[in-house]
Amino acid sequence: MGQEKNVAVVLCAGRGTRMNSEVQKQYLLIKGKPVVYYSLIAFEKCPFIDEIVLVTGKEEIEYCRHEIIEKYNLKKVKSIVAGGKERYHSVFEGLKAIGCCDYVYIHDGARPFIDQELLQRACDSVRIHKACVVGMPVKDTIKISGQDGFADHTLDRSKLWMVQTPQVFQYSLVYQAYDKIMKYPGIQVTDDAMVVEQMGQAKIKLVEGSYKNIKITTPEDLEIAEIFAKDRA
Ligand SMILES: Nc1ccn([C@@H]2O[C@H](COP(=O)(O)OP(=O)(O)OP(=O)(O)O)[C@@H](O)[C@H]2O)c(=O)n1
Ligand SMILES: C[C@](O)(CO)[C@H](O)COP(=O)(O)O
Repeated sequence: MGQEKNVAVVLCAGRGTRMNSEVQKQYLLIKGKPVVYYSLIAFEKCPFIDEIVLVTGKEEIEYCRHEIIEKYNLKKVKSIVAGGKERYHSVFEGLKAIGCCDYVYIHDGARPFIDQELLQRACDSVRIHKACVVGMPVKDTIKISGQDGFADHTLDRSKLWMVQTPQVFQYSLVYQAYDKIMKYPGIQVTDDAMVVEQMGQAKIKLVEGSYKNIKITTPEDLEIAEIFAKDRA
């Protein structure tokens, strides 16, 4: 049996509309380093990740190459490719750039605080289940609103998870699911698990993530990020 090959696809091609900053949020600085640096260094240090594909905006490819990959000496980044209009378009560009591997770790560049223990849990799970996502049980009560702006009903919190990334899949499984979904332009999918749920042939295992694994989305997330980054190099 050949050696297992694992690739991380780090997504960095979003516009960051909700952050509303001059610089795209994935390049804003936390403790002096770009947000996406923290995701990349986590995969760089991870012993079972062999390569990284960075997906960014077409205009940011050279910036990423010189100001992030070369500057921080990130040896595992083998390709930098341009993303697409929606997150799932960017994911598909990343998957195509891989060519072939065993497992792919799809991760938001805007989630800087993954850790090695979380990656190990995802690795152990995907080897058994072929498809898994990290996440955490929700802490708040979640209500469905009616059309009139009043609460319609309350969901059973014991069954609710906040889903994070990385979302990890057997490469052939997720590639086929993405290839199929591309035939439905305009479809609404917000994570990779949804693509596999709708187009694939595997159940998605939920794996313990971390409450620190936040997505930098709105300005107040940056204040929290400065605190979480205190123990990061
Ligand atoms: N077309 C897109 C959209 C999103 N992403 C990436 O997917 C991750 C999660 O997306 P989100 O946080 O929603 O980022 P944006 O789409 O940039 O934010 P917004 O929805 O506020 O515009 C981010 O790392 C983002 O860069 C991407 O690579 N390509
Ligand atoms: C993939 C994701 O980060 C899981 O929580 C999330 O769904 C991305 O959604 P967004 O609308 O692109 O923020």
